[in-house]
Amino acid sequence: MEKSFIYTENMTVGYDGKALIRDIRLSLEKGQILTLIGPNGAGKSTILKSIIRQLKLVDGAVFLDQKSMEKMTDKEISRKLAVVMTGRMQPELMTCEDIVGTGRYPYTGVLGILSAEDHEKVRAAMELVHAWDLKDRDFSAVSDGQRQRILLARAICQEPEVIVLDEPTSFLDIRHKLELLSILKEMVREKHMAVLMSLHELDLAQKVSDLVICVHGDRIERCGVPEEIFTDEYIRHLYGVTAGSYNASFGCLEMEPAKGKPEVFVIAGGGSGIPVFRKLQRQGVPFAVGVLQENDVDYQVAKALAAKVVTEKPFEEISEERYQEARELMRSCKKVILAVSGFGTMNRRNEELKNEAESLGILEK
Ligand SMILES: Nc1ncnc2c1ncn2[C@@H]1O[C@H](COP(=O)(O)OP(=O)(O)OP(=O)(O)O)[C@@H](O)[C@H]1O
Repeated sequence: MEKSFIYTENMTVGYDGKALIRDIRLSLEKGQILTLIGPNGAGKSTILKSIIRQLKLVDGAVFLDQKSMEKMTDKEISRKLAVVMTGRMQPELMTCEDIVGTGRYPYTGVLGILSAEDHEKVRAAMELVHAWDLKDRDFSAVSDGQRQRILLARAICQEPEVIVLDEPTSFLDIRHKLELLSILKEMVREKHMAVLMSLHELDLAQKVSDLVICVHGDRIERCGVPEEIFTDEYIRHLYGVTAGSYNASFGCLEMEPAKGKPEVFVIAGGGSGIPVFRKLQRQGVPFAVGVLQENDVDYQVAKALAAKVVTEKPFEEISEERYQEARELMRSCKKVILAVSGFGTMNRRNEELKNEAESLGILEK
């Protein structure tokens, strides 16, 4: 049976012959992006470095295109596999264009002289990552984000079948993060390449990965599609989150709610509450929200930041019981903020809350 394009067999990795992560089973097809996630020091870089032979395996083997990598020459590997690792190269007196040009070495003669076609490929790769304007700059004097893009260009013009990247987005601004991931996705789809990388940005990992591997303790704790991995509970467990929370639906982090009895009651809905909740949280004001249907977008943030949320079932009109509960809570608050701008069938009873707050003189104007 044909095995995956790149896979490991009983791979154990570590330093000086001592095992750090054992029995790693990883397999990746062309046309897929596999992302390693896990807390600081979990061993993501160690796994990637072991795969690319920068570190000696403690045990097991890595196979690339059906061949054990141990038995392959560097040149053979570099025609199939390109690497973008952070802080690897400290070259002197090389321009950014020279660095990208080294990506063509697997295809040049021993002297490494680039042909006109090679130069064209260098230029195309640098243009793709919007770095052509850096071509004459000294590589050791560019910013971290610029360096990262140059190294990506080098990997692209290497024309590999698999590309391995260690935290490729860490130094990039939001525009370049999105561009890098779009380029990777395009290469995977159009050139049928495989991508193996580590990422700290869980929201990006969730959107871009076909498969996710979670490194935790001395093993791979979970492997699966993003829908299986990115749940509030599992991510909280994987990273040992105690202060604040992770919201898998939004792929975002939330700070801890302000402590204490609610002082402010917010009448929200349809996203109108989110900026109000964030502002109150920043100011350290404990607040309550009601009544929100559980499928309301505001509920996603309210459940993380509010001291109390009075909820109704999805798609249901607000019941008498929920209304009374919210009313009592509202009356115990010093102030009511009306975030929502209109009322309809589903939140009709929230309008009654607003009217009562107004008559009590606690509705913020
Ligand atoms: N050269 C080394 N010799 C011995 N131990 C090392 C070496 N480099 C890293 N380690 C240790 O190996 C463990 C895994 O480190 P690694 O860099 O692989 O983690 P990581 O998951 O990539 O972390 P981060 O998210 O912080 O980049 C850590 O405990 C680290 O201290």
